[in-house]
Amino acid sequence: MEFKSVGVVGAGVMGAGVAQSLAQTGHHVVLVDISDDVLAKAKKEVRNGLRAFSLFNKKETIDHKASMERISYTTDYERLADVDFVVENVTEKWPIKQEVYGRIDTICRPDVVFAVNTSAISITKVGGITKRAPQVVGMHFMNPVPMKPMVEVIRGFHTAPETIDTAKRFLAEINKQCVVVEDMPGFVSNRVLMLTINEAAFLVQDKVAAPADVDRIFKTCFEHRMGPLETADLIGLDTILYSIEVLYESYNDSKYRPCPLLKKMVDAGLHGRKSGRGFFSYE
Ligand SMILES: NC(=O)c1ccc[n+]([C@@H]2O[C@H](COP(=O)([O-])OP(=O)(O)OC[C@H]3O[C@@H](n4cnc5c(N)ncnc54)[C@H](O)[C@@H]3O)[C@@H](O)[C@H]2O)c1
Repeated sequence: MEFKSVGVVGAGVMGAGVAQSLAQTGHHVVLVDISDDVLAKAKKEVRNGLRAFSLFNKKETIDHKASMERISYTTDYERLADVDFVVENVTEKWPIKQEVYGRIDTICRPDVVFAVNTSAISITKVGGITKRAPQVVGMHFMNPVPMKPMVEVIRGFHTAPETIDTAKRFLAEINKQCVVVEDMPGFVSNRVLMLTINEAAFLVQDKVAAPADVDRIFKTCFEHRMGPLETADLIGLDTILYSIEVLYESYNDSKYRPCPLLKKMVDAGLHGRKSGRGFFSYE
């Protein structure tokens, strides 16, 4: 195993999933967040996630206890001084990402690669605020991370070919395939998906159809497993809104203007599954 100890920064929906995927494949994880409450919730998510993984993957044997013990939960960034690789999953807000990269760039060993898990933020922009732009690569994981076999890997302007190779070896160690794409905000998946979700929110706002009917059309007509609004609730409506805002600012194109209903729901605390309510209720 090449990556024995991995730093995972941000312990929300994605960070918990990345930490679980690493731990169940034998990696030691330092999971960092700013909030002890979030870390405690992440621990629960990992425990439930391991159960769910075993339920759906009966052929794979996972030692749940050993996997749980491989993750250290901490608010102390200094614990990242010895890790071999970092996956960053903090909130999709540039000032937050900016502050985090400033910290990890000084704490982590100079040889360590930083994988940016973002929905839409430019990898080139992230690389540009570090002293290691050739070692910064986009790694857009899918949600829920342990269940999804595919990752979008994004090559920033200065990302070195060796870093792309490192990213591929890292993903192979956690049993993920990848597609490598060039760096433009939203990459491939979210440039399409975020527009679809935003337009689906406009449909609800304009009272063209109820959320369940919007989703039913995608599921029954196009054989999608989930409709756009269920998908939005799974991702988190706050993350959707921030991603659309990043696309709007990045392209200066009005087609990415965020739907006012989406803004209103986020302001009201309806963040989707993680808050118990979004377009649908999970309580
Ligand atoms: N949710 C998805 O389906 C999805 C899919 C792919 C990529 N992403 C991207 O992954 C990233 C994380 O998304 P998420 O859904 O997990 O968001 P989230 O809101 O669930 O979690 C973000 C976490 O970052 C933490 N955080 C904030 N500031 C921090 C700091 N300075 N140091 C450490 N932790 C800090 C927060 O406390 C929170 O726990 C975002 O960039 C998002 O766009 C999300």
